[in-house]
Amino acid sequence: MSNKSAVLITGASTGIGATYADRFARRGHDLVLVARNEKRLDEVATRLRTETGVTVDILRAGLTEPVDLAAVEARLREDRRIDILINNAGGNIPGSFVEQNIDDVDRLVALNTTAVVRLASAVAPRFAGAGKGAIVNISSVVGLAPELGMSVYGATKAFVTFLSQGLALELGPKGVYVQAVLPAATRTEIWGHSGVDVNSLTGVMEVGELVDAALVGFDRREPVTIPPLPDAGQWETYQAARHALLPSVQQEHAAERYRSAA
Ligand SMILES: NC(=O)C1=CN([C@@H]2O[C@H](COP(=O)(O)OP(=O)(O)OC[C@H]3O[C@@H](n4cnc5c(N)ncnc54)[C@H](OP(=O)(O)O)[C@@H]3O)[C@@H](O)[C@H]2O)C=CC1
Ligand SMILES: CC(=O)[C@H](N)C(=O)O
Repeated sequence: MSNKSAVLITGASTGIGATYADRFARRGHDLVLVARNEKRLDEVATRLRTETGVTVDILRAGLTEPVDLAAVEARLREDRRIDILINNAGGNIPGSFVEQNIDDVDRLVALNTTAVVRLASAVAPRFAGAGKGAIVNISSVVGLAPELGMSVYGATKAFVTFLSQGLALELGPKGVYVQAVLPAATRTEIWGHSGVDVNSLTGVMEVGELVDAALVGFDRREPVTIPPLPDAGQWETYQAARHALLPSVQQEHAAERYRSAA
């Protein structure tokens, strides 16, 4: 087995994950590709082996299936070649909250949050012990916007962004880089799964451009990368407002505005 750096990418059979696989292969990294569709995984792996010469392993796994998820966790813990985790696999479901089937919601939450945190947990101790490694969590701008009406999906992405910022603070001093990537609408199959014709949308980014921009943020070791956002100052202002709020809420007594029943 080679001792080259390897990247484990979830959701690598298509879309953003398959594009990350292409880019990291062309950077010379070996790959471990994870998804449910083994045929598509094999097609991606075969193409990249041929085109780049890197070693590409595939690991078929449904990340909402505990046994499959545990197998991916074990690979992350045990394969010391893996020094980058791309926590990309994610989904969305159609409909409003009252229309959504709660079992579908449960699976969505499991994929977009539980799997993300469990896979990060599988590598964090090893990365921290080595004083190096990177965890890239694919969130979404939807996690900033309850107004978009995707309450459950957006909540899962708010979780991913918050988790990433927290892990960056915890693991950064130990030499581990954690990046949250927040795409906006990007041309992939997820829209079909969300009940939306992506061709009916405007302002849709091509997936190669999205991933290339996300990798610029990765190379800069940016904690939060928002490829479509032209002015980084808007994100910094948003963070500054959040930071300013925190001291105001550390109070012994309820705020005057809540003291009177009126
Ligand atoms: N496209 C967009 O507009 C945006 C996407 N994102 C996020 O980007 C990430 C990638 O999405 P995108 O590439 O667009 O979507 P796609 O639907 O194109 O790809 C999703 C990938 O995840 C895999 N996957 C889906 N469900 C499971 C599962 N249960 N277990 C294991 N793998 C699974 C799919 O493979 P398979 O079916 O073979 O399992 C596929 O490889 C997601 O986290 C998404 O939320 C964020 C913002 C915008
Ligand atoms: C809404 C979507 O499904 C898309 N993945 C997004 O995050 O914008």
